[in-house]
Amino acid sequence: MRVTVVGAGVVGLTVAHELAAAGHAVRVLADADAQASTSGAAAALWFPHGVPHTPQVLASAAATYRRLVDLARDPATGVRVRAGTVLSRRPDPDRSWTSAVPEHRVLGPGEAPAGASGVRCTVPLAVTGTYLAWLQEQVRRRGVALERRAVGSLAEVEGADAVVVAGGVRSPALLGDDRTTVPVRGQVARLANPGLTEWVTDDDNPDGLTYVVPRDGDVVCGGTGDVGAWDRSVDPAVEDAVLRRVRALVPALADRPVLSRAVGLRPGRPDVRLEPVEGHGRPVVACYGHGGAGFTLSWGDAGRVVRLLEGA
Ligand SMILES: Cc1cc2nc3c(=O)[nH]c(=O)nc-3n(C[C@H](O)[C@H](O)[C@H](O)COP(=O)(O)OP(=O)(O)OC[C@H]3O[C@@H](n4cnc5c(N)ncnc54)[C@H](O)[C@@H]3O)c2cc1C
Repeated sequence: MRVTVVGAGVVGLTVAHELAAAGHAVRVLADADAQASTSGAAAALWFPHGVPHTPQVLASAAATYRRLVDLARDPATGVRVRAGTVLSRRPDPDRSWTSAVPEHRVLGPGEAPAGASGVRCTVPLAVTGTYLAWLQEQVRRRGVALERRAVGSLAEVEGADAVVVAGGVRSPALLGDDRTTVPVRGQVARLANPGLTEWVTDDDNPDGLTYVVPRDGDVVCGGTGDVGAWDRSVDPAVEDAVLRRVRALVPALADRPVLSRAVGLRPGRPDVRLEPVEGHGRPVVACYGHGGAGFTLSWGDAGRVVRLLEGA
């Protein structure tokens, strides 16, 4: 099949990779590359954040976990496997995600901050600059054409037997049948790494969403999750608050300078949309709405897209 993928974020590129690997002739259309999209702003830690933990999501997360761990064997991919801690402040935390993680253990008394419980586990993460560039190169090597262009409507997409819509938060504008997708704005500051390797997430921190994800030379510090906010400019007051929270959680970050900053719009949705969409005159598959888990679900969902199209 000649398949056009709209979107060159982590989802679109991974879908293009798997379609090309399955022998299809693939083209990607996008008006921004991965690094300039939401994907470039991500902490890119494996964790199904901001999506319901349905059996399908957990299966995709597990498949992606395995693929990323495999990729981490080559450091040039930008994928690292690191230990860290998922903190929770709820009396009955959802730990269904641990089914996908071979190495994990619940923290004992006194191991978590006061008022929190936690799970220590080992998961993959992607150094986004390196990983997204690597992924783009792999896609090119498989013969995929990457074209920089805005797509105003699916009718404009010529020369394709099938289309995959992987446009993140802007996907509904192309499909016209979804009023449930909203931006969930996330702002991060990347601090010079004082030598940390362990990550920590504290989603229910009473002062606000807090996470610390050390990569190679820097540490991604977040975060925010502002539902309905489209503004992609960095807010200095938000950054100050984020830095206060992460420094309280990880004192080693106290005097580390900010190396860079980013804002991304997570594609928020009640559930990931991965399904055929009728009414466009040819097979169209929607693959978006990955919330805070686009990296976490990418390989598993890309495999599903291939199976859906081949069954169409
Ligand atoms: C601060 C932050 C932290 C995060 N941390 C994590 C994490 O730790 N782990 C994790 O798994 N996920 C994380 N995420 C979520 C993750 O970044 C997203 O789920 C993911 O990037 C979505 O990828 P995508 O490819 O669907 O969309 P995007 O990256 O937004 O890419 C969309 C693509 O579609 C193109 N496009 C859209 N509409 C059109 C059009 N009409 N014409 C042409 N091109 C179009 C854009 O140009 C772009 O190429 C985080 C997000 C943020 C903001």
